[in-house]
Amino acid sequence: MIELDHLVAGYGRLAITPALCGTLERGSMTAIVGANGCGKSTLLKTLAGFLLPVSGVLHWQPARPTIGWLAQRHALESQFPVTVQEVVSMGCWPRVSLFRGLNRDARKRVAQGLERVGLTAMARETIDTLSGGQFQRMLFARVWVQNAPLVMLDEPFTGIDEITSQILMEQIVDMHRAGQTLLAVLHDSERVTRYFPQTLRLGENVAHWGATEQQVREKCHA
Ligand SMILES: Nc1ncnc2c1ncn2[C@@H]1O[C@H](COP(=O)(O)OP(=O)(O)OP(=O)(O)O)[C@@H](O)[C@H]1O
Repeated sequence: MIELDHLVAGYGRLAITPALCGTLERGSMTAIVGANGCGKSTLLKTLAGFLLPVSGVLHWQPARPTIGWLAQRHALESQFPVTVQEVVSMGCWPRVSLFRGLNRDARKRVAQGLERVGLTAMARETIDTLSGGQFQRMLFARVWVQNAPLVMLDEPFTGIDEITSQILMEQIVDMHRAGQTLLAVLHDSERVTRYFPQTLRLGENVAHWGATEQQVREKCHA
């Protein structure tokens, strides 16, 4: 799906990551891990197209698909006067007409998305009433409704309790099972080992990219 050809992510001319070579296969599920400040989010934003590469090239095969993006909580204005259902419905854009509104299938998918994350009862609440965990559930429902071929998640479990994290992890696994390609920045190594078949570990001057199992073995022997 994406081939990285000596890709260096950073800001302007400032390189943050080492040069990365490799392929993100269609249908894969990859965790990006590494120490604080090593450039995980910077790399994700570069792959999503929010930042230009410092050097190197990204090749999309066949073409850049729609990307489902789950930003950290602060990126969405939680005082904005919209309801939970309206935010989740945004996952249907641009497939439905803004003027005609949601058709029956789209409304059904929005309802399913809300149910998956346990927010059905809160559908008509405005988002300023949500707790941090409920807010994150809502963003997951939106990404699930969107059903994009490629989904990128930046630290989706930060500040989220274990029960909610597990519910959200199940949504990620289901999206992977449905054939979507998943790429997530994560800190929890247990979750990475348990659920993510592929890992991209960023170090200061070098990156290791491959089967998670292999990387855990190599780390243990280091
Ligand atoms: N707009 C920017 N301009 C210049 N440098 C930046 C900018 N944003 C972030 N950085 C720097 O880039 C480096 C990598 O930041 P990034 O957020 O990608 O790291 P991270 O691995 O995701 O960290 P964490 O695990 O703490 O979330 C940091 O040193 C950070 O200070």
